[in-house]
Amino acid sequence: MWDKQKTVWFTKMHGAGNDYIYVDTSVYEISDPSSAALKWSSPHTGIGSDGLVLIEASPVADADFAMRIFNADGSEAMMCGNAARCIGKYLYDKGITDKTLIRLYTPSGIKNLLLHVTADGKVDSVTVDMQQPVLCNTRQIATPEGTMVEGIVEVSGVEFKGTFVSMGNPHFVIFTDDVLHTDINLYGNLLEHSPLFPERCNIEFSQVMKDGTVRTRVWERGSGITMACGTGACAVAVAAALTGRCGRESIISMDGGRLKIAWSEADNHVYMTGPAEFVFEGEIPNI
Ligand SMILES: N[C@H](CCC[C@H](N)C(=O)O)C(=O)O
Repeated sequence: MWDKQKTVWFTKMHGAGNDYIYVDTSVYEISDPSSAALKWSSPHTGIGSDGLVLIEASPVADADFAMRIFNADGSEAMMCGNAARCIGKYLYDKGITDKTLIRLYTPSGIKNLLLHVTADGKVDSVTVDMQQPVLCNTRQIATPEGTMVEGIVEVSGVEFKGTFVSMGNPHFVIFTDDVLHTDINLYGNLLEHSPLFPERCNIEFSQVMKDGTVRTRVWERGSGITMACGTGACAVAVAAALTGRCGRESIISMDGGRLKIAWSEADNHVYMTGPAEFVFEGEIPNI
């Protein structure tokens, strides 16, 4: 009989290509999730992922479940939009809940997940209330209208003008005319570690395309280039609206897929809608 604490049953899922290892901690105890994320995220000596997500019992009565997210470098983040959608699918498709409106406790507050279920009883997409964006002055410069919504960050002698938006985790959104030829490996890494971002930062490089979609590539704090970032897509949509590049609803087109974002005028909340997919399940020695 296997000692279930010596091995861990995990589920690999992705949201628009942003892939994580999911573990239900009501069944499996992960004593050191930071080290587990670091070890298991490796594509060569581990499972391979953008990080580790723990699905937990909620510590408060006002929520149904809880999540924690650890980046591939082992650092813990405050929120993960793509993982929130995947957790909704995980809980419903596995029969752990029959709710189609789930309240998910996260380190950055409780988020409502609205599950979209197909005729065959499976979740194909989820809308997450990502709550309100938080803007912060980072060496802001005045825009023509006088509103202070963009700032300059310099790295290696190159200045990047962008908008800082927190969705519970920090993002710096840079609009460019040629996003597909921007050296994200170089500048994403340098910007993540700029002294202007004391907690480091997720960096998005975006370009508004002729069809109105916002083509975006992401350098994630603690994980590097990812195929998509849910909180990042929300930050891009807010920055695009604030700087007059888009309206309050936009499609953010990322390497791994598209996310639909709506920034409500009524409640100032940001709503993100997108896919969630199972990839595979397996067992790995606990650490
Ligand atoms: N991929 C996640 C964001 C992870 C953020 C993490 N890299 C951080 O340190 O904030 C998402 O879909 O929102």
